[in-house]
Amino acid sequence: MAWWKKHSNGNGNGNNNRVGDSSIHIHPSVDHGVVPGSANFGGGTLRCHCGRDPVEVTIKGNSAHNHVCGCTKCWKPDGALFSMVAVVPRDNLRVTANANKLKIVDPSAAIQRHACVECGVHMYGRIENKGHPFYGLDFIHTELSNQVGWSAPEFAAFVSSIVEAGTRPDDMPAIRARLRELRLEPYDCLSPALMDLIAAHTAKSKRLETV
Ligand SMILES: N[C@@H](CCC(=O)N[C@@H](CSCO)C(=O)NCC(=O)O)C(=O)O
Ligand SMILES: [Zn+2]
Ligand SMILES: [Zn+2]
Repeated sequence: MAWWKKHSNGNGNGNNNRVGDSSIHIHPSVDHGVVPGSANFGGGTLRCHCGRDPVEVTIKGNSAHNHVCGCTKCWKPDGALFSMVAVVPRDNLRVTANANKLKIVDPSAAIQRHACVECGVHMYGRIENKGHPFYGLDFIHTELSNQVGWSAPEFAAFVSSIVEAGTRPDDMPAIRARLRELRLEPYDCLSPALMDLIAAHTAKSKRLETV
């Protein structure tokens, strides 16, 4: 088994969530309500779950486009149906301790997720393809920081993908209803605003190809 699959349900390989009145575990950071971010938050430090020698990533400035993601690739804490993932400019991110413990989960993926080989936590995801619509942005999990003020999740992405991870299709209406209750509008890809950005990038690349 790959080293990163041994760690919890980090890559969506199954989960034990059961949907009942109060048992829908979207993500621990939103299950009691979404906490608003602070407009002038200046950044902070992310740490992996290792008790000794944790990997540390320091971020300058606040995150953006935070969302919960149901895809099977993003790291999810134990028991959560969704990950929570945001972006920061890649120049604002530095690995500041124990970089030797990081390994890329899937070098062929568009987002190369750098995970701690000991605890399995994904510390950041980087896009190396300069033609990708999100090139220049790194993906991070702000819950790995104990600072308060990170931008709040705004929507739920790749919601149907949780079925790929083992959720029963019959449970999906209740899960989507819970997301709406939390004001995390569910989408089966990214939000319309981000999909429009991607489409505009594609249109521009096509125009450039024809000149
Ligand atoms: N059904 C698939 C979807 C995976 C997917 O496309 N994930 C998105 C969003 S991740 C952050 O929001 C993506 O951009 N992936 C690129 C990559 O992971 O390299 C599944 O669930 O696996
Ligand atoms: Zn670790
Ligand atoms: Zn994802």
